Amino acid sequence: MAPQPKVEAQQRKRQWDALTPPLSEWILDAISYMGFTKTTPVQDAAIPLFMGNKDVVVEAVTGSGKTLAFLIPVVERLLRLEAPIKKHHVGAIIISPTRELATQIHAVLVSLLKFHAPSAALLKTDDDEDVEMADTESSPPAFPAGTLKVVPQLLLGGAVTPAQDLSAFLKNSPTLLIGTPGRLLELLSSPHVYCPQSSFDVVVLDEADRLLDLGFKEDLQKILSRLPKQRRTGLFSASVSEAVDQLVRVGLRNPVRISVKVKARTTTNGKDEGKIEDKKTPASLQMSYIVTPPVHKIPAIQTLLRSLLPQPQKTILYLATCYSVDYFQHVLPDILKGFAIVPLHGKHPDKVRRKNFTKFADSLTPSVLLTTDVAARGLDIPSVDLVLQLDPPSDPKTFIHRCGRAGRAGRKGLAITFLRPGREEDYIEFLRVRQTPITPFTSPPISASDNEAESTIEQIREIVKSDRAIHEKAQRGFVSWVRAYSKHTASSIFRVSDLQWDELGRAWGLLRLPSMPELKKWDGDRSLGVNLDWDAYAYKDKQREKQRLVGKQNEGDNKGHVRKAGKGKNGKGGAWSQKKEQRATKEVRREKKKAKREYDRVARMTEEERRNEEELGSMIAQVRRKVVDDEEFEGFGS
Ligand SMILES: Nc1ncnc2c1ncn2[C@@H]1O[C@H](COP(=O)(O)OP(=O)(O)OP(=O)(O)O)[C@@H](O)[C@H]1O
Repeated sequence: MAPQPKVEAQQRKRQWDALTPPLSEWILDAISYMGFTKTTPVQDAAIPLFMGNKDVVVEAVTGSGKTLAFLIPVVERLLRLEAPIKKHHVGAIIISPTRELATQIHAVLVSLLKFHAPSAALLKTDDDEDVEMADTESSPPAFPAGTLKVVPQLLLGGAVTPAQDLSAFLKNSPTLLIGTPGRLLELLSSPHVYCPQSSFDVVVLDEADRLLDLGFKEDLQKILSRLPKQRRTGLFSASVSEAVDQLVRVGLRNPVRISVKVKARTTTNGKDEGKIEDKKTPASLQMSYIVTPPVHKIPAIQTLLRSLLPQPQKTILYLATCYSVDYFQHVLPDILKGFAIVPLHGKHPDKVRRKNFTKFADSLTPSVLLTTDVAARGLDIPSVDLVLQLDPPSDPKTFIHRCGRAGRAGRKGLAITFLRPGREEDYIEFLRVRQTPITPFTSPPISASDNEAESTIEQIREIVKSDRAIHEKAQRGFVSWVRAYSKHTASSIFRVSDLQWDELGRAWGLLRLPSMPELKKWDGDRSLGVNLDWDAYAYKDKQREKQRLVGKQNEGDNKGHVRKAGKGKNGKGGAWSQKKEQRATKEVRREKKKAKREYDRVARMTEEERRNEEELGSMIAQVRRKVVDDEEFEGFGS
């Protein structure tokens, strides 16, 4: 491959009106209204190429403005077509891995389109909350026939049914679809939706490496197979290079690769080595770690939130699994007093998911979003100033995305990851070779004494003891966490065999360790030193507790009958109680099977990550490379 020209972005002025081909006046107005005086380096490099006839593979750090870097070219391309797109034909598609991200992209698009009169006439906004399409039949737009316009439709799982999506499509005839793979595929599978060569122009994969993971592979391939081969394709992510092996699958044609890196001084143990190296994370984001035993993690978070100045207003705390979130959402409100705890994970019903996301994004008081990797990518909540990772993510690719929820668009941010002493410290070097250096967190010094740790454990246990339902959530959360840990991609660093079960169980505030295969050969004390009258341990929910007591009573009766039957002289009584005993045995078996199914279900949750790794093939895409070094990245905000 011939050496590629190096574009020194910082030497350009990065003026919006200096881009070639020139942007439409209304786009310049929209951008000026948004207050963006300069392009970001990735916008400067990607917009001209994607507006021209190039497929692009774009890698740029989190929060660097990639959304506009693809939305502007897509919109400009659709408005420069030779003729308006026919009814029920689609011109462009933007695919996103999560509903929240798709919704966000749609919102940015709508804020752009408000400046394009023919497109804006078709948007109906209710106090800028839910944007729907205006009813074209009752209010026909006052533009001459043949006027080009962009008509978007958002397609998400959960909120509405596929039939409702189709009916909205048929009514409004959108030209640009934005959605998650499943819902997009549903719509594209309808015989009433057309993407022919004559009208289809461009497809964008946002968070492309995630979409290329095995979990989305099938849907993505089916979507792409419904699109014409002659089209423009753009792949965008902060970690797209991780998926380079898979690019061939997407059908890119002679793509240009744009890579925006940040230059940083190399430091070892906080000391400047005087060398400059490439970094895959924004300069405005401090990436740190704290090495501490599990029992000290929650107390350390307590101290951090109390002592950081200024006090963090919006914090995201990442946990490994949905079930861990379900548990800690009950524990943390009492431990992290003064912070609203907002849970969000992929197993929440859509309504809860949307409500909680909005609650966190709009919160005016200090709050902590307790979440999983569902909120790791793309979400742009500018006021997030702190990201905490109780454990590193199972998939190292996710690491920079989680951290990148803070320190966006040149704002200052802090991301802290907790590591256990010992082998987990190797993760620091593991990240460094992946151009993701992290430094020890030293100021303010965060250390919890053993006494503090003990008192936090006791505090958590008191909360758990207050409701048997919380204990069950704790057990399920713990099992799912162990499964996630065992599926870590960096398996030489994160080994289940290194885990100290009693210490971990106490760190979680468990009242006993759950039965699970990992503990079969462990001969420690499963009660974790807790003395509890398990028979009297009640559910807070009265109805549930009543059921439990009835169940217990029946159990007792059954035992009584069995005893009597054994002693009885009359054969009839024995048979009756035998039947009852058989029923009880069956019931126990059913319960056991149910528990096993639940265990397997939890185990399967992280299976996808493991398979993703196995999937990495050897196909190497031929990509031309264009590198934009961005030393001044920190200052791009207006
Ligand atoms: N030219 C610009 N000048 C200043 N701010 C900008 C500019 N373009 C975009 N922004 C702002 O930067 C923030 C981050 O943008 P965006 O969400 O597109 O980042 P991203 O690169 O897609 O990040 P991620 O990789 O995390 O998805 C947004 O709040 C956006 O409004």
